[in-house]
Amino acid sequence: MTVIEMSGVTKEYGPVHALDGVDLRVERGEIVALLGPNGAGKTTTFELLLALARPTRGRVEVLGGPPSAARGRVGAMLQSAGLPEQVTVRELVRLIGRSYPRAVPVDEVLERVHLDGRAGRSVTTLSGGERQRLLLALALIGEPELLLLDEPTAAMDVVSRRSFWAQARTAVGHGATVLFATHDMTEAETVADRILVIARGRLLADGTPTELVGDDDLEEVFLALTEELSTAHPEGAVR
Ligand SMILES: Nc1ncnc2c1ncn2[C@@H]1O[C@H](COP(=O)(O)OP(=O)(O)OP(=O)(O)O)[C@@H](O)[C@H]1O
Repeated sequence: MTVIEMSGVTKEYGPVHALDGVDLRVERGEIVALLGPNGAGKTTTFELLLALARPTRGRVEVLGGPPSAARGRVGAMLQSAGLPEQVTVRELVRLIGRSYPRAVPVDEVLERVHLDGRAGRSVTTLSGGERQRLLLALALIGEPELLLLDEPTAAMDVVSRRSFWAQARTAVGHGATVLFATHDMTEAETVADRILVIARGRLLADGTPTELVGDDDLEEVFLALTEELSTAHPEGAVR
C-alpha cells in the first residue's frame, strides 16, 4: 500500500520555490530518509504531508487521501515543536492522548521511549535528548500509521540516538511507516531502507543506501549531487 504519494508538487513562497516539481512515493513499512542541505525543502515537505500548508501545484496524498483526512493517523515531530511549561511528562502525554480514538496507555508509551523514570518530572527539567524522546512519545501516542520526523535526533548524543532509533523501529514493527529528515549521512545510511536526496526543492536521487553509495562514500555522493545542481542552476530556487 502506498502511504505517501506526491506528484508534480511545487510549493512557492513568493519568488522562492521551496519545492519544485517533486514526485515521490513511500510504501507501507518503509523507513525513508530525506537528506538535504539547509533550505532544501525538507520541512516544507512535512508541512504539506501534515496539511499545514497546501501545494501551489501538484497532488499530495497521505494514506490514500488528502493529507487533512489522514491527520489522526499520522504522528509527527517537527523542528518548531514547543512544549508547555508547568506540566509533568505524564500529564502532557495523557492530555495529548485524549485527542486520539485509540491512544496507547500513557505508561506504555513512556516505557517505549524510556521515559518511565521521568513521568512525574516537569517537562522543563528534561535534558535535550529526553525532550526529543518526549516528542517521540507524543508522536507515538495515537498509534500512528505514518511517522513524520523532522531532524528528530539533532540534539542527541550517540547513545540517545541509537536508543531513539530502536524505539522508532519498534513503532515500525507495529506497522508504521517512517519518513525522517536528517543532515547526518551515517544516520541516513544506517537507519533508512531508502534515501531521498533533495536540494533547492528538487529530488536529486532516490534509492537504497547500497544503490546510492555503491563503493563510494555517501558524503561524496551527496556533495557531487548538490554541487552538480549548483553548477547547473546557479540562481538556485529563487526565480
Ligand atoms: N513560510 C515561508 N515563507 C517564505 N519562505 C519559506 C517559508 N517556509 C520555507 N520557506 C523557504 O523555502 C525554502 C525551503 O525551506 P525548508 O524549511 O523546507 O528547508 P529545509 O530543508 O527544512 O531546511 P533546514 O535543513 O535548514 O531545516 C527555504 O528557502 C525557506 O527559506
